[in-house]
Amino acid sequence: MTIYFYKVWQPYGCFSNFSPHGIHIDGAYWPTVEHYYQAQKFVGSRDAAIIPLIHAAATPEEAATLGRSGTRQLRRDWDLVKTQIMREAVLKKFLTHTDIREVLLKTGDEILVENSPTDSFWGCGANKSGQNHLGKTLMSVREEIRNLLSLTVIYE
Ligand SMILES: Nc1c(N[C@@H]2O[C@H](COP(=O)(O)O)[C@@H](O)[C@H]2O)[nH]c(=O)[nH]c1=O
Repeated sequence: MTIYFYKVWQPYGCFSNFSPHGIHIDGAYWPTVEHYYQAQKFVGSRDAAIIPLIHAAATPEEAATLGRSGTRQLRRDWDLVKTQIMREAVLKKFLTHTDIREVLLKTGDEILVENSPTDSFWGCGANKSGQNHLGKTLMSVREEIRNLLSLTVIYE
């Protein structure tokens, strides 16, 4: 059965990038994956001064609003690197937090879908036929963690 998730307070809310599970990555601590992801949009761009403001945002919603401001210049390679950046952050999140790692592993081989009504790149969009890259990222991270754990069992 397909598992749909979206808002933090809904079922499987820990799969949302807005969930309160911080990550240490690139030498800094980020309160949510969303903070990190939104900040990466501006690395090396003319508007890189926004990065510390996104880092300090009180909520992931605020970080997303800052990162989505249409007037700032995104890094030129953003569309090429964004899925890899997201994967690294989501992998770090589930390697760091054992409680939600168990939730992810317990989904077995179910299909995971970010049920966003507005985003047909990371989610499935309003008509459910979007690309669902966040769901695909979570399934790929689930597979990687399962493989890492099986190696640990063999070599322990
Ligand atoms: N979960 C969730 C959202 N979805 C998240 O938004 C991010 C995409 O942002 P952008 O690339 O700027 O369009 C990505 O992390 C996606 O999972 N958006 C929201 O406004 N609220 C939410 O609760």
